[in-house]
Amino acid sequence: MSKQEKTVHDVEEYFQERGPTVTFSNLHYCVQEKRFCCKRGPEKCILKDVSGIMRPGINAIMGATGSGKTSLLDVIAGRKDPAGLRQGKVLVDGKVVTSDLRLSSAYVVQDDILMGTLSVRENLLFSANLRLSPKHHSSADKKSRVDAIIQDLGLTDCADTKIGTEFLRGVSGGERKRCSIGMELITSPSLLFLDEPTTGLDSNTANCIISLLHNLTRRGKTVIFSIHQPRYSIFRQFDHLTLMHKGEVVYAGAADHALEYFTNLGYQIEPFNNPADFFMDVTNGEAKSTLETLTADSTNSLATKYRESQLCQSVLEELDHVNQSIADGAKGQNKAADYATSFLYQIRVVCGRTVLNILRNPQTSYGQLALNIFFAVLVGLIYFQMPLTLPEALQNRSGAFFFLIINMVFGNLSAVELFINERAIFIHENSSGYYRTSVYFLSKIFADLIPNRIIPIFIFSAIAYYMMGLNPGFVSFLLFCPDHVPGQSGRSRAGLPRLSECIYICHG
Ligand SMILES: Nc1ncnc2c1ncn2[C@@H]1O[C@H](COP(=O)(O)OP(=O)(O)OP(=O)(O)O)[C@@H](O)[C@H]1O
Repeated sequence: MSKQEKTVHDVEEYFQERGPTVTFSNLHYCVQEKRFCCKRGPEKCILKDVSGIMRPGINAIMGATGSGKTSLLDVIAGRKDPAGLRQGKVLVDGKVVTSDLRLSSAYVVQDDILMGTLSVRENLLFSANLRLSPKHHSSADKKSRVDAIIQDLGLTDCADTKIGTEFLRGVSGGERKRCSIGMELITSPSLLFLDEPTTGLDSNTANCIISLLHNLTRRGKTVIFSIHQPRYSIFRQFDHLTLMHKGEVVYAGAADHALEYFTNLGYQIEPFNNPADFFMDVTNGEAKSTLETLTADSTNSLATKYRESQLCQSVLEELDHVNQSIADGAKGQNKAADYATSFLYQIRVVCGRTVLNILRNPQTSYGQLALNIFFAVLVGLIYFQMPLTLPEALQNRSGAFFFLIINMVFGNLSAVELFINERAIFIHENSSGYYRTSVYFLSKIFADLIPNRIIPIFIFSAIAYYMMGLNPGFVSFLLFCPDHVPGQSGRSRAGLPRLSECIYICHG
């Protein structure tokens, strides 16, 4: 066996039977702050020399608000703009990862991003349909997997309840969170990232969610999440703890050794105090150390102390070994993940959801229709039964066509709102590998075009056309309609040079 083959073999052996292990070394992540719209402000380093190893089990990233927990989670999950990564690398199972990691792992975002008009079961089925390959999973298989997840997550009672929108009260916060986790568990990912899974939940629900994650890790999964300040029953389920302060690591190691580590640094926990609260007090500088070196500016020197500790040195040595093996030959072994389903299959599923969403949330369509009828009657009354004699015929028609076109253009600006409302859902689902970008936009166009654009335009045109007294022939009317569907022909929008043509069509 050559040296190179041996090294590759070593790396594989290192990670065998351990499940996915995430290693990251020397991460420096910076963002460019923006000033006054486009002027670039100073660069801000939000992660400074962050290194660590996260093995199968519960890996918690703890810290005060703004300490860089989410940034660290996003960088290791491949969800941050790679341009900001000034230094360092992230490896999964000893292989260099690219942003394709997002397709093979799962990420539960902090704000539950779910389609509110669909029920818990329908949301889970949507995820199953798009993320499980139809080649390997039949419809019945997907349904039974959804049923199993509903049962595992304790969602049986609300399985057929809608998630809820601003108009419709749906499931509770805890049930939403469990549904969000279920959406990601559908693919049985071996690596699961969660951004603050307990924020906004009562302590009991939070405990249930962490226990659920704990059970997953007992099946060999690697769970990595950020968390603010957990209660003790949650804290004691952590296997590994990374404590962050101002973008630096102040402790990374076994969660049950953290107390001993800080006690050795001269910090004393009060009787009956929650260790998680105590660690926050230490990092925030509210707890005082008896060590002289830490009393002056304890928060900054905590990161230095950690870097000098034996704990950090052994992590760095291990990372050196892994990184060296990568340099020697394990490069390029990371297979690019692909979408589980074909383009046409994605179009079918996403279109189906969009249509269902429009049918269950018809307010926008009703509003569009009412507005069109109102303006059609208004234009019809202003230009009621136009005369056929010149010059009035030409003047009235040019005025009427101007009104019609303005109404069409501004009436259809509401289409932009569709994308704004669902922006968060699209970004999350697209980056999690549910579907291609083009699929979302095409399905929106297909599903939105008929109920919200074409039908209202025909109703608008019919009312205004016949009230204005234009050519009553049906063929003339049909020729008039597409002229007013924005983006269809643009002939009327071209303006007066074509006006004679319009008058000819409408009056024969
Ligand atoms: N794109 C950005 N532009 C400017 N500053 C940023 C950007 N992203 C993160 N930051 C800053 O980096 C720091 C860490 O942010 P991050 O969201 O990682 O903190 P956090 O510990 O997750 O906080 P929280 O618990 O409140 O979510 C914060 O001070 C934040 O303002």
